[in-house]
Amino acid sequence: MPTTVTAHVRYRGLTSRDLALVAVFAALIAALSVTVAIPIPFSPVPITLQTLGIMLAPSLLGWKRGSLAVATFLALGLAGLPLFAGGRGGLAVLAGPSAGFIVSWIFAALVIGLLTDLMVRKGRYSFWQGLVINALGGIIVIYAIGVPWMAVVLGDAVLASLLSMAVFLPGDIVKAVVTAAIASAVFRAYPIPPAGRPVADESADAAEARDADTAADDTTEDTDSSREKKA
Ligand SMILES: O=C(O)CCCC[C@@H]1SC[C@@H]2NC(=O)N[C@@H]21
Repeated sequence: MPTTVTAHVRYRGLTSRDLALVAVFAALIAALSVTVAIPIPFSPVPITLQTLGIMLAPSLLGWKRGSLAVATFLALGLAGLPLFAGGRGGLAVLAGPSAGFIVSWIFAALVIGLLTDLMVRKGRYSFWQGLVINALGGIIVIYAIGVPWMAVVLGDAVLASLLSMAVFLPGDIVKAVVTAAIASAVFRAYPIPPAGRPVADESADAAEARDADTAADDTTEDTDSSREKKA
């Protein structure tokens, strides 16, 4: 009798629901981007809610859909829609002091999405691990690219770095906490299904079990034929 062969499920591609989620989160990032831009006296880069959207998308949707949402938002803004802080848009933003931050968002989404996927695959979304992941991707990665870029444009590395840290950090820490809180609540109440269509994928265990079945069937056949010979 054949042993039950367990098949692992892998997810491939993107469903129409995935594309809808990507569009919704790209719109959310845009809404957060255009609604709040608090100017800072000594910095040309404002305090914004953009990084809340950049952290939320990959935390809730995973790396694939989260990065796609961020990429969609960036593509629309760079194509000319007035989606960046202060209603700016177009390729000209890449020559400004906030360009490094804008470019960094795609890397932030990848880091947050990949690490969150890893955590969730191991069991559940943990608030504290999520907070560390958001801080790593949403603060360290973004500052590592955005601050030196701003420093080069402003021509004063030390001033730019210190101003950015002092002015942006408290708000960005709050955004990382809010994102981890929202994500842990969402994963508990309504776990968002993984991206893509489920595809059966035989693991090495399953293949081994099938080989064992085949070997067992061969033995049975041998026994049957020897019985026939004896008869
Ligand atoms: O011009 C833009 O639209 C980009 C503005 C970038 C703002 C950066 S993102 C990280 C840091 N935190 C903030 O609140 N503002 C800066």
